[in-house]
Amino acid sequence: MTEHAPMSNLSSKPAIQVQNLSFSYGESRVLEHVDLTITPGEFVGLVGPNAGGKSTLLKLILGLLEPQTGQIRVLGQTPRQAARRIGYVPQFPSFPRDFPISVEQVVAMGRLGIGSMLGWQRAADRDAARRALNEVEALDLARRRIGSLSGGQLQRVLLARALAGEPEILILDEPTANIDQRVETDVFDLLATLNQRLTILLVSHDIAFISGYVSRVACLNRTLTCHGTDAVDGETIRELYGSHVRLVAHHH
Ligand SMILES: Nc1ncnc2c1ncn2[C@@H]1O[C@H](COP(=O)(O)OP(=O)(O)OP(=O)(O)O)[C@@H](O)[C@H]1O
Repeated sequence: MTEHAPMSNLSSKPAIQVQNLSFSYGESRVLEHVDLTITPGEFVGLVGPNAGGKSTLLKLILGLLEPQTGQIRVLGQTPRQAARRIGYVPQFPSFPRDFPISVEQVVAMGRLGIGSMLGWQRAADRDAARRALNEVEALDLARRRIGSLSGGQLQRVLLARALAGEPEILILDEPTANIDQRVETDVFDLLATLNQRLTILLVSHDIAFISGYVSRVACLNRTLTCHGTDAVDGETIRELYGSHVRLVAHHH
């Protein structure tokens, strides 16, 4: 009966599974009874009003915060166990822009913890960093100082940093918040290509824009509702989003 027990069982597990998750900072409840299942290969856009809990949910999925109630599984593991299988692009660079460090070194940081303590010095790690830079079409920036880059270039480099760890899931927190629309389109075209081999969860304010790229939109304002994007245009999503905000407001 088990002769066909598929190896692929592993990959058929949800990429991310959030069940009945609640989280508070002190007395302040930020997330309440959140359920979200993301299957491998999906590209999910997480949208919602300011302070709706989006970054907090990402931090819980990344294992940077611990849920007080409910559970999270990432590729069948706890968030901490799965941390190296996720590539994360933070909302703002988590290093000073004037830090004297090259693009290549920033990207190599995405390998830390994978090999030895000096992992970024190993040839395999250097190759992975260069492959990642090549994939985001930024190999020509390798020797540049990180602080000298434009917003769009910096975003590509941060994406390369996340890819250097060869993740199975990519999580991005407002990756295009500080760049113009033309560059935003380039970044999303790149994400669409990456989505051919990676599951993507992306926070954005720009619902109309992301609706052209994502397979599903999840609206978060303390609680969460998900909507498919079949035949949903930007206007419809704005309506869903608006009605959700009003719906949640009734809870007070
Ligand atoms: N470390 C913290 N300690 C206390 N409160 C926090 C902390 N981090 C976030 N909060 C609060 O939790 C709420 C949710 O914040 P969060 O950053 O998750 O929202 P968000 O949806 O990502 O917001 P935005 O769209 O503005 O980035 C906010 O009221 C915020 O002030």
